Amino acid sequence: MTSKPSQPKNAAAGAAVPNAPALWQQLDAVAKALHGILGGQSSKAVLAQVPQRLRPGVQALLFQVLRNLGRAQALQRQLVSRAPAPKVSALLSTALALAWDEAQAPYPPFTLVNQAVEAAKNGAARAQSGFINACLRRFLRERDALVSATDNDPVAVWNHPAWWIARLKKDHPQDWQAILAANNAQPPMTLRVNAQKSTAARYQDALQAMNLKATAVAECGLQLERAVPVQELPHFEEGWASVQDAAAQAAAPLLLAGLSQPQGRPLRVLDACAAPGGKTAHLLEHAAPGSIEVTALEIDPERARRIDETLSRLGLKAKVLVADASAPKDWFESQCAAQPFDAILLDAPCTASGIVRRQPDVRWLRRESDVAQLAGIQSRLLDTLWPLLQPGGRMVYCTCSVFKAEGDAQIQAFLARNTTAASLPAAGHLIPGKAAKHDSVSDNPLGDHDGFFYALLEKLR
Ligand SMILES: C[S@@+](CC[C@H](N)C(=O)[O-])C[C@H]1O[C@@H](n2cnc3c(N)ncnc32)[C@H](O)[C@@H]1O
Repeated sequence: MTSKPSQPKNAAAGAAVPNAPALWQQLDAVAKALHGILGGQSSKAVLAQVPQRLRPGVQALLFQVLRNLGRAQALQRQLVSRAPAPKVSALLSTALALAWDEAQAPYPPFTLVNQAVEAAKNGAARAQSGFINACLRRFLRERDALVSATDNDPVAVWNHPAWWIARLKKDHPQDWQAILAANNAQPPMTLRVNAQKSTAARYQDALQAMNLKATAVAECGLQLERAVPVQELPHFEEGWASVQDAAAQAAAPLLLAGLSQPQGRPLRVLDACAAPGGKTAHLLEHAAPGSIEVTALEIDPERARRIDETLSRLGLKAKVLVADASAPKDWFESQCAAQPFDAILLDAPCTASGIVRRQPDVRWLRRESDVAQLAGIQSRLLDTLWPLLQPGGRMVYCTCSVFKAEGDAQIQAFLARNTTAASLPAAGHLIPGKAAKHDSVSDNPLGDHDGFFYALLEKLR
């Protein structure tokens, strides 16, 4: 067994953890995690099984593997004539994904190969360690030729499933390459400053005093130059700021901008799919204290608890209900006295195809049939919640998806079958990564943001 290897050459890969365990142990854990993901588990679930001391390094390496998995699998197909056992395949893919491009590799490729062989000898693939060694040595010898032989395979080039690439080409003929490139990049850490406690400018100064540089994005957001643990943020526990992508920060201002508080009562707002409560909190931070009351629905009781935690840290209050938004008979009369809402935020469950850069496993977990299935759920939620809106009231429909079936096409179909709905200006499909100015969303550019879709609908009187 070799001892601990030298420090990673690419610290951005995150493996430079003080007293880091041997690299082969990390590669072994990454391969096991990848095996779990290819078996249908989420990266969150597989990482939860990794021992705490290995987790930060393993997560960074796993995310890099997931961003290079199409290339690794194409290389593997050239190196082996018959598909190896899934555990062997996962270890080979791990090594190839990390080592195929020397410029991005977190360690020198020969170190990665040595340590992957060490992982094979010490782990579940012991019987095949000679085979793994032979494959990876050949890869080192013939790397350039093997890599260029995969350059015509779009899955290898873009590291997304073929159906996903084809759908993006159809949905976004101008932007599909920019979307795929953004999906493979590291996202920035972006904060939303709690307007009830501070301002973006004051919080920026507080960050600066701690040597943390940030630029203003969206209405009250700050994009950090480097990511830090939240515990290091000034007054985080006292609720001065939250972590939230700039695109997600567009929801609350879009919904509330054109509405005023009715005479003698607060504005009644429904956040229909609310956990973990990021947008619920933003609605409450954005409005003048006491001017709105928010009912936050969440179908999953565990996730609903996270709304309570979010609001309690930020010093905010909403009526949080564990309920199915698509079954108002269970809650609208009993919990809301059947009083229609002035505003509804429908941040609907979706494929999450816009936040792939933050969740690089999503592209490998989704099936193409999921898009139509989720679009069906979204359309039912739209139809069920629309009657609960006052005439003159407004609804924001949004998803963190770039697929048109969950965005533009969904809303066009809703408008075509619903004569009481009018569409007002909104951002539409936001392309991930692009620094763009969206006048209908905010005065500041959104900076480097996730992919999202926004529609604003008004109910005709
Ligand atoms: C996109 S997430 C919401 C994110 C949230 N708005 C935020 O900004 O923090 C969608 C949420 O809707 C919940 N959900 C899915 N179907 C639902 C339903 N029928 N009724 C209520 N909540 C639902 C999911 O459990 C998930 O927590």
